[in-house]
Amino acid sequence: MFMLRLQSRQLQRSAALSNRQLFSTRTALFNSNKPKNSDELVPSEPSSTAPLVGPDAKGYVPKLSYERVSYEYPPPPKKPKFVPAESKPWKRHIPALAAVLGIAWAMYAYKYFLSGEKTSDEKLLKPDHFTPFKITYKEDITEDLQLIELSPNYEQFRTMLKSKDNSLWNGKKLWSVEVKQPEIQVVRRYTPLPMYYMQGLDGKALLRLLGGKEEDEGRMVLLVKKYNDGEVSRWLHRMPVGSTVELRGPFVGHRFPYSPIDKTAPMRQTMEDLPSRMSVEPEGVSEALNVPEPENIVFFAGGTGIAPILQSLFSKNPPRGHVDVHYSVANRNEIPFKRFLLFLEKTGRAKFHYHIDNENSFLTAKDISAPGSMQYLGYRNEKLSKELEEEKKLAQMMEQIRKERSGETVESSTPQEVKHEIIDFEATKQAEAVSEAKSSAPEPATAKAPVKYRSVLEQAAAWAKQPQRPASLAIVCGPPGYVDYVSGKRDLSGRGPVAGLLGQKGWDTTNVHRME
Ligand SMILES: Cc1cc2nc3c(=O)[nH]c(=O)nc-3n(C[C@H](O)[C@H](O)[C@H](O)COP(=O)(O)OP(=O)(O)OC[C@H]3O[C@@H](n4cnc5c(N)ncnc54)[C@H](O)[C@@H]3O)c2cc1C
Repeated sequence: MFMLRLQSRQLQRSAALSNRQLFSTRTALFNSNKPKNSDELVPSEPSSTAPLVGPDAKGYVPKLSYERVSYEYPPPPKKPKFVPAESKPWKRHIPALAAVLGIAWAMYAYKYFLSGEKTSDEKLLKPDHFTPFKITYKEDITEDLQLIELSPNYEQFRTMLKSKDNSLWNGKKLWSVEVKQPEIQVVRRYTPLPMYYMQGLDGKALLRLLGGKEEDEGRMVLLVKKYNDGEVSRWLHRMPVGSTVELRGPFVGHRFPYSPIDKTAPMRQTMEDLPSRMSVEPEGVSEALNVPEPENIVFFAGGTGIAPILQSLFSKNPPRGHVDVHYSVANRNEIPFKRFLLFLEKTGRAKFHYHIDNENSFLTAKDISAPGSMQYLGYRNEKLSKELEEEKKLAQMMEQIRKERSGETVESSTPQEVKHEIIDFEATKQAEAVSEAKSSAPEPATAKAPVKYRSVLEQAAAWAKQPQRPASLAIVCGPPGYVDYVSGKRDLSGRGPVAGLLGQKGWDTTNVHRME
């Protein structure tokens, strides 16, 4: 009890002491702002505590919000999000894609480097694109007739040689090129010949046949007749050696019909510059191989119209059958390539019949024989098939009109049905011929007749004495008037019934081909 009273008295005493201390601190604070004497300057600005204790002092008013200044460290940079590999599924196809690309590359490389198949850039000529050639030689045959040698540039020549089968020349088709006249932007067709010029021993230029030597490939010769009002022929005649001429092609004007002998027998030897370079030809090949004889051909040429048949006779794979050429010219000076025409005759490749206007030896009906029958009917002759189709359609239309007029019920087949019938007819003919050829065709094409002659000249002389089968194909080529005279006017499609000299002798659209 006594202890409790003592503690309370001590507490009262310490409370009184702290009140007195607080009062003296306050008084000291108030007094510290007062000047110590009257001479002392009083600071003009109010003291920091004055507004707190002055008469106008406002109480503490807490702000509703305040900005807290923080000195914390910024957060660490964000880590890239982890993406598992499986989330890009296309990546899984990369190996397969690489394999496909690898195979494609291997196929291209094989085609380009090993198989020797031509890409379009390796071809010397393109039908849709003009290729520049240089005029490397010119020879005047007459004032109006010129031979023009054209040569490809070095790059063209090199790319062409990359391909195994670099030759344009194939005797089974007759083709031409388009020459551009750049000043007036017009084109005209000309028939290239597989020939070139070389320097002879006497220093003079010597015309030769392309003999398969690589360095001569790509060269060609044009036989160009100048017409006084002709745009392109006059331009070609005045272009000097060294100038550039642009060509495109080849454009095939005629394809000789397929014959089984072309498949089974070795290719016929190409014509050479000198008959002594040619070897005796095997005889009796068709009988030995048991295939139909090759077709014999008769060719009618007026002026420069001689070029297509010469192209074929001078090319690789020339026609195998006997070739008769009826050649009409204004006078003897206009006959080009006389030496070569003589070689063709001497080697039995062709027989020339000249018809010279100023010697009054015109071509007449008595120079022409009736057509012989085709040796092989199964060939794919698009022209024949088209003509048959048109004839049959016409016959059906006539029949339909006749029935309509006479009041009969009309049962006509649709054009498609007509077409099918014709195709079937053609297919049957082909199938028959193919099976016939197959059943009789021997295994290898090694037929060789015993050699009876010492030279090709001796052999050709013997052939000339033998009677020939009449020709089963006629080709006409020359100026429009000449073509009309020999074979009748062509219609707008370039066909039309065969008339003229050939028509008189029984030739028709199935065995006559007319070229411009
Ligand atoms: C597939 C084919 C191959 C050809 N091959 C050759 C060839 O190897 N060599 C060759 O010289 N020509 C050839 N020609 C003809 C040649 O294409 C031109 O028609 C000929 O050179 C005339 O052309 P141009 O521009 O000089 O005359 P254009 O300006 O076409 O004609 C002007 C005038 O020339 C005369 N003329 C034109 N052409 C003949 C003609 N054929 N016969 C008679 N008068 C004519 C006419 O009076 C005509 O009005 C071929 C034609 C074709 C369709």
